[in-house]
Amino acid sequence: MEKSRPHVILSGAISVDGKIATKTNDSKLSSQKDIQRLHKLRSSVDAILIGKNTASRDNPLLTVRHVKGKNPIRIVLDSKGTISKTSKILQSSNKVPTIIAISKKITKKNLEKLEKFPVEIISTGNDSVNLKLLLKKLSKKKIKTILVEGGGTVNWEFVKHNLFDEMILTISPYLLGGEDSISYLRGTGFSRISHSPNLRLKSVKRLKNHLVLHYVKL
Ligand SMILES: NC(=O)C1=CN([C@@H]2O[C@H](COP(=O)(O)OP(=O)(O)OC[C@H]3O[C@@H](n4cnc5c(N)ncnc54)[C@H](O)[C@@H]3O)[C@@H](O)[C@H]2O)C=CC1
Ligand SMILES: Nc1nc(O)c(N)c(N[C@@H]2O[C@H](COP(=O)(O)O)[C@@H](O)[C@H]2O)n1
Repeated sequence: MEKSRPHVILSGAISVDGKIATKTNDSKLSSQKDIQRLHKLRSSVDAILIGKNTASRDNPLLTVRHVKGKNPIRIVLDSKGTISKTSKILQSSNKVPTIIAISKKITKKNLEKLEKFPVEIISTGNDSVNLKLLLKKLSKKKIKTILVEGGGTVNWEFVKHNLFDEMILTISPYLLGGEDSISYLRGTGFSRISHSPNLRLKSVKRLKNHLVLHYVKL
């Protein structure tokens, strides 16, 4: 029987105080060795998923470059279809398979913009993208594993809706502080510790002063 959703791995790098970016959007926390590890992980999954803010602020490529391996499908959650036509993701969509996940909130103009690129557009949800429905649709497309690479809003939505299976988190040796810097999990947060998912620490890898923690959700 087909699984109702793909296997979801949350991935990211945080400072020791749990931030993924400064208030000015500096997010390069991982070391070169850690980036190599990440790219190996990327090459082992069917798809990488990010949120619209990460797409616009980091302007990532989301490919496998630092090791040999295949590029996964890229998925951007972009309810209103506001991703820039000059973004690396859209500009490289003729080379790397790309899905833009939109909702009914998209404007005609933005839909027409997206349709000019060789991307697949999947619509779910009235307001923001309906993650459960999106995952179900991705499962039907034989996408079995997804690496969620943030940012904080997207990470929170996957945790809040209990839509993940594993989490691989790098703790980088920095202290960023600040109310306005970006936490690994944004959103409303849980009001009780007992509401948190329970995690089993599967492994810890030390890369000089960086720690890579691998958790499995119980
Ligand atoms: N250090 C790290 O590992 C990473 C750091 N970052 C940083 O995170 C920051 C961006 O994080 P955020 O501002 O929180 O934005 P985000 O990247 O999580 O994107 C959130 C946006 O995605 C769209 N979206 C549509 N449907 C959604 C749904 N169902 N759930 C959630 N989002 C949905 C919405 O427009 C929403 O505002 C950037 O500064 C980036 O540099 C991002 C990834 C990794
Ligand atoms: N694991 C990890 N460590 C960091 O330090 C990061 N800043 C990120 N960010 C994620 O990687 C994307 C950049 O990908 P490309 O190098 O452009 O392929 C970025 O957008 C985040 O999703 N991850």
